[in-house]
Amino acid sequence: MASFAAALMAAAVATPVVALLLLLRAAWVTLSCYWLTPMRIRRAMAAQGVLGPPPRPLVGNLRDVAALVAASTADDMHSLSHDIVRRLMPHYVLWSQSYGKMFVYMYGSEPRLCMTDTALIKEFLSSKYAHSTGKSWLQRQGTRHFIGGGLLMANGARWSHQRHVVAPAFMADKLKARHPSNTLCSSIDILLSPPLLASSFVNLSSIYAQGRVGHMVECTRKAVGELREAAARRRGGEVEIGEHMTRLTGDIISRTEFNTSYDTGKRIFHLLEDLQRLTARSSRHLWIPGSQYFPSKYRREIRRLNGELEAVLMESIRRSGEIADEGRTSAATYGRGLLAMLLSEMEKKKEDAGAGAGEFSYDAQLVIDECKTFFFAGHETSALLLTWTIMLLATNPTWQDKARAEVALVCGDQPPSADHLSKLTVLQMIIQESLRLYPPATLLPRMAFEDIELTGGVGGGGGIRLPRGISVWIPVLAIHHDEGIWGEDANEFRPERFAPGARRPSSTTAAAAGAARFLPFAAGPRNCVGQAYALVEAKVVLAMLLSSFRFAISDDYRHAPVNVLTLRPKHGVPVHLRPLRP
Ligand code: HEM
Repeated sequence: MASFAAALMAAAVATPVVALLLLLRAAWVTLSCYWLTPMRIRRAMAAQGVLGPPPRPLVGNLRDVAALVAASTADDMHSLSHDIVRRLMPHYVLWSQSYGKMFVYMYGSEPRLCMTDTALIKEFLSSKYAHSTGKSWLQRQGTRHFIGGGLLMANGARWSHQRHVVAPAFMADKLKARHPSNTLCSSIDILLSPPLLASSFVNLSSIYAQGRVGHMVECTRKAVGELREAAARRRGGEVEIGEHMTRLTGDIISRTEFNTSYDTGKRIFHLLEDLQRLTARSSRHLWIPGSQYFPSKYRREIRRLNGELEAVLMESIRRSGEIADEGRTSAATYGRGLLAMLLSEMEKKKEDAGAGAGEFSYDAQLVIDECKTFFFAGHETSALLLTWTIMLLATNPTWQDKARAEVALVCGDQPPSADHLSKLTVLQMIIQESLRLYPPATLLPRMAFEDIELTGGVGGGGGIRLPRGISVWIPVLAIHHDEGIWGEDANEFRPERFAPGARRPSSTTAAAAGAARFLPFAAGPRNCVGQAYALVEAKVVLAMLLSSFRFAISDDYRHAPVNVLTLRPKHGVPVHLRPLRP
């Protein structure tokens, strides 16, 4: 698309013949992107028996998806049921019934393949395809103002470099030392494969020195104080827990990774939220050729907000630089956390400049983009995990009591320490079940940048050839609620299914045993780099809340999950808090 604009501009100043040639080329590129390539991909899939709903020109099936979702989410749910796939993914339910579990639909002119075969998914997300798959142009355009070149939207060698720089901020050397012969990617693969998740948690928790856990405890202690005050002010001690969890996770990441004050963090989150909202509106027409160059009322506001956000981040970076200068020593004095690591990396680049530093190095803009990415990716998702888990505990008093008893046994009167975390197994089972029923990220998107041949599905389901340019969409929510995978009680809250050593219904075949069916943090080398951080944080916060309050769901709670980038409760989660000790 950039070439289309460049061609138009060049045509304006060139001779008539050159101008005509440039315009013809631009027209060809546009035709190829918006018509020929999508048709080639649809034909390739149809030849393998993978069909889908008929698309309309340009809009594809966008309007169908929008209309189905609008109808299914218009009202709240009548009961507190966890059977939410039909509500949130009505198009998936409809089309998988008509065309089978693998089907193709058109998001504008982008062909999207819905893939639910868990063995194929495992293969597709594996390190074998780490460089030949990634984020599509449409996704990167839609998020460029609040993510830019940050890790979440980077592709290929650039992604690999960035991942290797930031991953150590979330994994200890100790962890890597346990697998000396593995690359970083493969050690992540091993640790985060679902069957090993429970046992690997023991190792993951030990990677966080008391320092980080200590900060999480400090922030949670403050939040508990605020919750006590808020509950005391309201009859029945009712509070909307979601907004408190959003503040708390924002406070935690600001302090542990960015060395910023709570107020600076708050400013950053508000700006990011506004940017997200405006970008979502201005991206609604991205499927129209060249629409990113149309004048729009949102564009100026987006530029202003982005400028302000980058100035606040720059100020944090400058302050970290000053701290380092005062130390007058190595980059290690930048402080702690992710920002310090990024600044050290940038410093290294300067030092290496003479020695021919690598092609992909961090500069100030990339550091800013990475900060935006981590504020965005590491805040709301964690807040949602906590909010949904509290909703589940508030409606399941037996599990609430079990978890509280475990916290009392393991931690006594003390706040949780890094050593305690691995012993909180009931709490871990509850967190995993919450992530299964209400995964904050309900879809995993990946584009194939080259032809890919996947070899085989669960139960001899056969392989599939993915043509270059196809976007694969993995409906995590539907997989997590699939009765064929989890059993007839798939829509029920049953944390015991994650008990250490528990046998899963479909783990009878070897293929199913190794399949990717639990995907709250994705899988493979491109999984969530902050997974360990999120799980440690969730345990610390929940352990402290459980030992401070008993919670019950309010009669005002309206069960209405909605999907707005992430899976959230439309009207929040009001709960009654009863303090347990002064
Ligand atoms: C419960 C909390 C969280 C959930 C459910 C979650 C989920 C995910 C998922 C599903 C992905 C893959 C997205 C994709 O490829 O499209 C992802 C990637 C990512 N997450 Fe998380 N996340 C959580 C917390 C965090 C935290 C706390 C951080 C940072 C501190 C973080 C940082 C990231 C980053 C940077 C990526 C991109 C990784 C890459 O592409 O290499 N996340 N997360």
